[in-house]
Amino acid sequence: MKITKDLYQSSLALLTDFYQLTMAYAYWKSGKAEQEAVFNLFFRKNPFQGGYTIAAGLDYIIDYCRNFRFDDADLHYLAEMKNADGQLTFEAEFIEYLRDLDFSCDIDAVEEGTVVFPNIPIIRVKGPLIQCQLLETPLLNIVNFQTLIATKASRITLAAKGDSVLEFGLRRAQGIDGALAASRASYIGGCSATSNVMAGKLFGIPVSGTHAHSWIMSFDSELEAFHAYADAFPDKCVFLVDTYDTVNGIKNAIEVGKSLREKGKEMLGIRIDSGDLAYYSNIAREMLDEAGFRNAKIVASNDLDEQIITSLKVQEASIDVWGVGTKLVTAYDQPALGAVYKLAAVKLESGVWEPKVKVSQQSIKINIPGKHGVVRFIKNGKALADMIFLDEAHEERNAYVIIDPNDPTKRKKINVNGLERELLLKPIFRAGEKIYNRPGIKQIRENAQKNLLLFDKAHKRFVNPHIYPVGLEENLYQMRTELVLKMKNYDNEQ
Ligand SMILES: Nc1ncnc2c1ncn2[C@@H]1O[C@H](COP(=O)(O)OP(=O)(O)OP(=O)(O)O)[C@@H](O)[C@H]1O
Ligand SMILES: O=P(O)(O)OC[C@H]1O[C@H](OP(=O)(O)OP(=O)(O)O)[C@H](O)[C@@H]1O
Ligand SMILES: O=C(O)c1cccnc1
Repeated sequence: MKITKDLYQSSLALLTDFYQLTMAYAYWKSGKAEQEAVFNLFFRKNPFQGGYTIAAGLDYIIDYCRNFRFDDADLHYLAEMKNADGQLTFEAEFIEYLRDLDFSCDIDAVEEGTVVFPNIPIIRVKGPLIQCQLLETPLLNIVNFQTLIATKASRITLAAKGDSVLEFGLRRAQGIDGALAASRASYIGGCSATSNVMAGKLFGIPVSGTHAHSWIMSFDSELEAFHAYADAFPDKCVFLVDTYDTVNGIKNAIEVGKSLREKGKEMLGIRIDSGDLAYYSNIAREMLDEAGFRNAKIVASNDLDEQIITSLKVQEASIDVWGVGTKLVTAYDQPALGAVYKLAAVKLESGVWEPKVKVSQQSIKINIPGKHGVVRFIKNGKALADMIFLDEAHEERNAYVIIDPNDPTKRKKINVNGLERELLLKPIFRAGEKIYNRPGIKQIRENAQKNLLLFDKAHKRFVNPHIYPVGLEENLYQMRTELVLKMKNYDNEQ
């Protein structure tokens, strides 16, 4: 198998949970396959106990949907599949139905790099029930991971307060595809470059790096190793100084930096990868400045994350560039986002959309029924609140009351006079045709940076962040409450 972005452009229809296929078969059998439906993809809690999330993964989803088909090998596999009793799982006629299945859904989605919050539909799929259903697992697989990593990268780069963050995660990432997707999402979230060369080639992300301890260890002395590296890369030297003794390593880097300077070249800096990073970076800064290398950068690495970077900033460590691997690409402290994909409405024969709700003992798990839109209200460059509304029944008003979906006592009145409004869901596919022009990865990263500026720093702090208001428009809230009561058969209960 070719390990490239082409992976998403070949047939991946079987990259799904078996139950999606059994449901697809049963929808077909019961004549419901072509009934129109709407599904929403959303998450219930910001990851990392944070106050915001950065959406990512749409670009992969576009490729997945455009290439959605069962190829001959897939169909052969399904045609031969047997139940425990030895009977074929699927009828031959159903296999032929799958052969002719042509992606024809409408998809609306929040653009990559957009700041999003719990309950907002970040992807809305409308189309034949069978197609919407078959998309559940792959859409979740793609969005859950990339959104999680883009958010982690955003937190880490916010902690670095404008310093460059290099993503070094490939060796510790969750497999090959995990590594590639993580490099992409890390860049969207704010990293400046990746060490992953294939990610650079596939996605157009800047590639960067220093050298490893093995380089030093392969020579008789550290000084010799630094000289040899300087000969190979006179304009790109970042010397790793902690292989034997960090202070001595800094001295050696300075010595080689001086000889480079005699040749009209300048070392870029040093890297420290162990020990007390505040202590050694401050010593390094003093030594470098004293030797006339004020522009030499100090790179730090070693199991960094947003908490350690924040602490090192408080300690006034002299670190200019942060190399972050394991804890970024594995989303170490929260390995999954937990986004879900729920049926929200079906179209009746009469043409009327019927909202659907899943009732749960836990109110946080009750979905928001209906076909929605999301509007973000913005005042003087600051986002005030997001409102989820019933797309079909929406009327423009001068003021709205939005209601927290999990707590009806939490409400906010929004007077729209003087406010900017942004509709967050953008049209991506119409009847299976892509109508969205994909921005390049650099544009997505820039959009994410700009989008973050809309939000108060209170929502971005790591400890007990201030909760950004996301609410249901009153009519939607009312409809949902009535539907839940109806489905619980409340009137009949004694
Ligand atoms: N001044 C500091 N304040 C807070 N955390 C730090 C500081 N200096 C280093 N760390 C972090 O402490 C953790 C462990 O560092 P430690 O000094 O134990 O590693 P090390 O044993 O020197 O490195 P290695 O095991 O890679 O050789 C790392 O996550 C590192 O980023
Ligand atoms: O610490 P991370 O955030 O994952 O960043 C990547 C790490 O990978 C390299 O270490 P290496 O593989 O040589 O292992 P070691 O430094 O832990 O011995 C590098 O020196 C970083 O320490
Ligand atoms: O280039 C580096 O310094 C690097 C790359 C991968 C992992 N650790 C460090």
